[in-house]
Parts: sequence; structure tokens; C-alpha cells
Amino acid sequence: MAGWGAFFVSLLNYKTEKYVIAENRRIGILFRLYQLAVLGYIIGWVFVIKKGYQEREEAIQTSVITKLKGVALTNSSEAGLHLWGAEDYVIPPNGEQVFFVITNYIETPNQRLGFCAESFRVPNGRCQSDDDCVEGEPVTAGNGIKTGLCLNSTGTCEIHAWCPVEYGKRPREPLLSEAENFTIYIKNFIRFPKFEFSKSNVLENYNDSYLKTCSYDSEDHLYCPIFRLGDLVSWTGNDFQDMAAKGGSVGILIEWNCDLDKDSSQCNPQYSFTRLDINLNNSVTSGYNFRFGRYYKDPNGESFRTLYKVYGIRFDIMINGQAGRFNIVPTIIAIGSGVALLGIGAFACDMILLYMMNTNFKSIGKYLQINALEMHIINCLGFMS
Ligand SMILES: Nc1ncnc2c1ncn2[C@@H]1O[C@H](COP(=O)(O)OP(=O)(O)OP(=O)(O)O)[C@@H](O)[C@H]1O
Repeated sequence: MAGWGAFFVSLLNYKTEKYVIAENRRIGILFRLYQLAVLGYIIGWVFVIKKGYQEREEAIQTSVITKLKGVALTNSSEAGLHLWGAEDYVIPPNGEQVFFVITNYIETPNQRLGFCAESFRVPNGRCQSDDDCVEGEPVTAGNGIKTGLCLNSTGTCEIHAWCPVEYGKRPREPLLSEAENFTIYIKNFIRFPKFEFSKSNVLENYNDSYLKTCSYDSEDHLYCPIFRLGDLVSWTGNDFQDMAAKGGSVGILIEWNCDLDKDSSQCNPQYSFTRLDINLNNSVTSGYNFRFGRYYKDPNGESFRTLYKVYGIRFDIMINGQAGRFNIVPTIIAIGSGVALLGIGAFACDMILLYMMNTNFKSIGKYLQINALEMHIINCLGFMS
């Protein structure tokens, strides 16, 4: 029983380490340098640069709404004068995060369902005799269904299709060259749910007249949410008229990096712009185009259509964000890991002193301010050979 009592009493005692001072300049300097390095790392890197005292949130909830404005007038031999508004050249027109702006096109008006010659540009549509045009077979990568006749006048199969088939060539100069001056209004709302913090890229002090007249630039109008198309393309390092002729793809990256320990007015978006398709001149892979039709009915109730092959610029708006706010838990973890690093240094210096320094126990005895009992303990632990 007495034994248990002594054990419980000993639990209430505090056990501490005994320190010895080694009067060794080299190991002393090494240890201080290590301490300085660890302190520099903790204060400079962990606390100041990485803000290790903050709880962070990387995933944001976000919404993007876009609106384009601007008009362009085109004059083509097939369709005459045409005034293009945003409702015509933006696809889809409902303000999506990813949208396409028509800058050039091939127009094939008044197509009706009927029988006509396949285009000579389609290899599978060419023929020398009727045997090359198997009836009912669709023309691979072509415009219609073969009727079984080879037309000598064109050297191509007769097809059942929307006639006449597309025959125009892509204009070298973009027809909607004025698209350079179109403007995009980007509304972006973000929310960091962990911190219950929300913000928009359209600052609260902006009014209608400022939005109607401002244009983003990285010096004077850093937070204006209106972007001129020509500027956007030039910031990617490309020429607008070149890209407008063949088409391309541009990425707009909105980056939110918010320190929520500061005022919310300090949490603002940063924009960057990049070309997403690889710009290989004279290559089949460069450019961006697709086709669509606009359908009409004549007074007799018969359908006809205008086919458009459109070239243009596709815009992808990408949002990235992270926020941080002071929290005691990451602060304690950061300090704790610093203290642990300091402990590793002390251990390493002990090992260097005992095993790697060119000295024997006598000289250690000279360096260490230790008494006979401590010397005996070192002996017992076998630190000397
Ligand atoms: N692409 C753009 N270029 C320049 N200003 C724009 C553009 N899109 C919107 N704006 C202007 O920004 C302000 C806010 O636009 P919002 O769409 O919220 O309002 P709106 O009254 O419906 O705009 P509007 O009727 O002029 O299209 C308006 O003054 C609008 O004219």
C-alpha cells in the first residue's frame, strides 16, 4: 500500500530536464544560426507569406453573367446590307459564362429542299460514272443523300439536300471587323460559404453612367467590368483582325485572393487573359467555326433557309478564388511546428558535439560545466568510448 501511495505522490511531482552549457564556440554559433533560420522560416514564410495563422477556403461558389453591346454593318453580294446587333452575333445570347462572338461568316441564302450537285470540295461526292453514286448513300462529310446519278457538268453526284449547297469561301478580311469595338460586361458574384462572405466584381460605388463609359485597363480602370473585345485579344498577345478572320478561343481568368482580416474593400478581382487554342498559322487545327441555319417560310408556306458558316471568338470565363481569416487552431499548429523544429536543432547539436567533434571526454569535461555526479551519469550512459 505504501508503494502505491509513493507512486501516486510521485505523479504530482514535476519532472524537468537538466541542462549543461557547452563552452564550445563552433557548436554555439551553429545552434544560433539554426535558431535564426527556423525563426526566419516561421515568421517570414509561414506567417507573413503563407499566412499560416489563417483558416483558408479554396472552393468558392460563383456565378457569371455576361452582356455584349455594339453594332456592325456588313454589305455582302448575297444578302446586301445587314446590321448586326448583339442578339445576332452572340451565341447563345442569354449571357452565359462561355459564349461565342461571330466575327466572320460564309452565307448561303435561299436554300430549299431539292436535288442538286454535291460540292466538288467534298471528296466522297466526286464521280466518274453513276456507279460512284450509290442511291440512298449519304455523302461522307458532305451535304446530302446520293440519288444514283453522276452529273457530268460538275463531276459530282446529284444529291437530295438543301440546295444550292454551300459554295462560298471564307473572306480573308473578317466581315465583322468592327467587332473589335464591341464591349463585354462581365458580372461575377462570388461567395466563400465557410466565412459567409460574398462580393461582386461590380463595385458598390459604380453607377450606370460609369458603367456605360468605362473600359477596363490594368492601370486607370482596374475594376471596371466592361472589356473591349480588341483589347481582350491584344492582351493575349494576338492581333484581333487575324483572330477574327479564322476564329479562336480566349480565356478570361478572374482571380479572387481575399484576406478577410482586412476590410472587404480590399478583396477585389484580378483579371488575366490568355489564348486557349494553339495559334498555329496555316494549320488545319487553328481557328474556330461552325454552321447553323435560319429558317423561313415563303407566302406559299414552303420552307427555305439561310445557311451560315460562322467564324468567331469563343470566350471562356474561368473563376478562381481563395480566402483566409485568422483562426487560433492553424496559428497554434504553425507555432507548434516551429517549436518542434527548434527541438530538432538542439538534438542535432547534441549529436554533433558528442560524436562528430574531434574531441575526447577530457576536453568535453573542460567544455562542459558539469559536476562529478553528471560526469558519472555520462559515463554510465556510455557516451564515451
Ligand atoms: N457590354 C456593355 N458595354 C457597355 N455598357 C454596358 C454593357 N452591358 C451593360 N452595360 C451598361 O451597364 C449598366 C448595367 O447593365 P444592366 O444589364 O445591369 O442594366 P440594363 O439597364 O438592363 O442595361 P441595358 O438596358 O443598357 O442593356 C447599364 O447602364 C448598361 O447600359
